[in-house]
Amino acid sequence: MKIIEVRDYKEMSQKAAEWIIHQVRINPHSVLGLATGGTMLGTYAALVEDYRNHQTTYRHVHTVNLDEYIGLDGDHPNSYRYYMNHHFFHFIDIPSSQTHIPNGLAEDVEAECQRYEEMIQAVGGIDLQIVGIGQNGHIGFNEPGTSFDSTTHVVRLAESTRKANARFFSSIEEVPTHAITMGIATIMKSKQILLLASGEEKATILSQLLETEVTPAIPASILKTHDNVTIMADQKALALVSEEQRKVYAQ
Ligand SMILES: N[C@@H]1[C@@H](O)[C@H](O)[C@@H](COP(=O)(O)O)O[C@@H]1O
Repeated sequence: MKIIEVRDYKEMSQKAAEWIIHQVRINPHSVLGLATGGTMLGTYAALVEDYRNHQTTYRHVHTVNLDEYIGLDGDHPNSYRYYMNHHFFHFIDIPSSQTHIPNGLAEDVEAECQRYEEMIQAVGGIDLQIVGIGQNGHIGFNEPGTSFDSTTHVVRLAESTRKANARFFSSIEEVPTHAITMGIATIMKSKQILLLASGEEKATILSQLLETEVTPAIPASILKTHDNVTIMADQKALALVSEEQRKVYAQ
């Protein structure tokens, strides 16, 4: 695991976008694993800007998103399908049939999880997975305690996660209680993983992540066992990481 320290949110977003553009240019048929949340907004804005200026094509790319709330349809402004369409997909040339997000309205959610897992392998597996990190160490919606062997599955969201995400809804009651998420084993199969973190609200979890042994109590800690993971984080997010730890993870 390597750490790249950047100044601030803007620089993180720009550099993360460059990383994705590079991936798409070296392999126009890339499978990109994508994430949502506040962390990713600047990255998508930078990708849209690049598309306007340089027409980087996504015609042959497949995207697979980490997760989706159960009970929200794609037209609901808080669904992750809506988020992806309105921040990214609608502004680039990717065919919508190549943008994959779990169906939060599926009648049989277990079958939907299995379909999603099989689809990821059928499109060739994830070349580059972008992940954010929850303040409790979750990746995707894999909350603390999730098995490292988990594949795509239904989760009950931790109250702390619902609270953290309530800022996007008009009240916490409206935040869904369940979601479908890629599992930890699904994420770990990606060839390359880029974890983005920005701001002081991520400082505690980042220092815990770097200090801790690999433990299900901090789901993101499993990333330490993957051979191609980079954390790109800004100064505020890295503020509590010791000099010693920075040296361990220096590139
Ligand atoms: N399911 C998402 C995660 O994929 C995201 O990475 C994380 C951090 O969100 P934010 O970037 O808004 O801090 O929490 C959400 O609950």
